[in-house]
Amino acid sequence: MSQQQKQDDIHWLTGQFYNDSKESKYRSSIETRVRFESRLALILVSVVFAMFGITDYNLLGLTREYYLLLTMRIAVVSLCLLLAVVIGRSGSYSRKAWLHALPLWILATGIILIIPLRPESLLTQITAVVVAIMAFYLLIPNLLTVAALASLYLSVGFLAAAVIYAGISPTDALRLALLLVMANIVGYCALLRLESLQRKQFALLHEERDQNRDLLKEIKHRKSLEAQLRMVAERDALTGVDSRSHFMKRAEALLQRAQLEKTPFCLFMIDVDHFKRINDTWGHTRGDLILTKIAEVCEQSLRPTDVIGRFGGEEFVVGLPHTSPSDAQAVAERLKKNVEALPFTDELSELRLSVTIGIGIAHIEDVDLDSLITRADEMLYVGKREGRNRVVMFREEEDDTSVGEWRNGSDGYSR
Ligand SMILES: Nc1nc2c(ncn2[C@@H]2O[C@H](COP(=O)(O)OP(=O)(O)OP(=O)(O)O)[C@@H](O)[C@H]2O)c(=O)[nH]1
Repeated sequence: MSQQQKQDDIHWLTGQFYNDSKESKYRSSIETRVRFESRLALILVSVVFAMFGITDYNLLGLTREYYLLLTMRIAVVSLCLLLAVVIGRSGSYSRKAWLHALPLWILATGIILIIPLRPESLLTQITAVVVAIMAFYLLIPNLLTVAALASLYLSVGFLAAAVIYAGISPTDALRLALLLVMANIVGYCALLRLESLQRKQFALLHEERDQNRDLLKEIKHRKSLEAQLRMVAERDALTGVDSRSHFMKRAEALLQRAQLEKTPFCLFMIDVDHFKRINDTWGHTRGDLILTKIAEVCEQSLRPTDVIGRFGGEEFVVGLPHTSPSDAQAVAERLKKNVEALPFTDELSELRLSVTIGIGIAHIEDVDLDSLITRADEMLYVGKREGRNRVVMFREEEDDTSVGEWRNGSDGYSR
């Protein structure tokens, strides 16, 4: 049996949860409803009990017994109404079961006291007692144990009063006892069933709530995992710029849009010069730091609409939508200068950093991203061959040969 099932087990005799904390949770959950229903039921019962004063008058007239009965009825009704107010304000099954029991014991005492004052009305009172027992179990909200004890007190007290004051024969006393036992059994079983069913419903509701909470937790966890996975797939772990595959996806979309809208699109291939030497001189850890700084500078030198990715090793790639060749040239020059100006301290203060940038420009519709990258890469290669630390641009519309025109950003060199 699971832990949850054990917690939800219900006592076969009291109809309450075996588990104390579950039971107190259940009682707290019904507290407001119990207060309201108890108040209403007590008002109703008080009105009915008071109305029997009319039959007292019819039977007794204005006799001493009548006044005694009237006083008793007024006392019982006043106490019940007072308790209805108190229970309505601060009644609680969990902490003040005695407060809920009190009206039942007062009513029971009132009903028992009728017999010594009106013994001849025993037959009518038997019906009233059976109705009262049912009301104790089913009308006035109470714990089964509380209702059972009060009903038992009423039954025994009434039987004793009937024997002592109404002088019924032993056979009639036995009949009456059987009737009262029957009424108690029926009331007890009905309330036991009701109590168990309500608690089972409560347990089911809570189980469902717990499952929903676990499900929500699981969804949150999965979403965070998904976000982490996406991050790993989309971001370069060292520099934080786009991974190569993610860059390709974004740049592809931007290029297609540019072709659709017939706007210019440029692409940079940026390569750190002599990076092997940097690694060899300052070590790979500092090499990594330098790559991170370069990525940061690149991002700062670009517009938010540009996309930047790490293409591999010490090579970065940038896609610039809505950028004319002259603007691209200016951006690349600025970026190159910003890298050169990167401030390094301590051991790295000797470091002279530079990058070579190859630019590919797409003006015509059928150029695809791979060809654009190849052309930018070719320009990068030209730049490296020509001495590094420069910007070299490829112009598509002037591409009559396989290489096309290229220019050195520093001296305006063209082929
Ligand atoms: N620290 C570090 N080094 C890397 C990383 N990825 C690649 N490299 C190194 O970058 C260096 C690239 O060297 P090369 O391709 O010979 O180029 P280079 O030395 O920059 O020379 P040029 O590009 O011709 O100017 C290699 O030594 C790689 O080991 C990285 O993530 N971190």
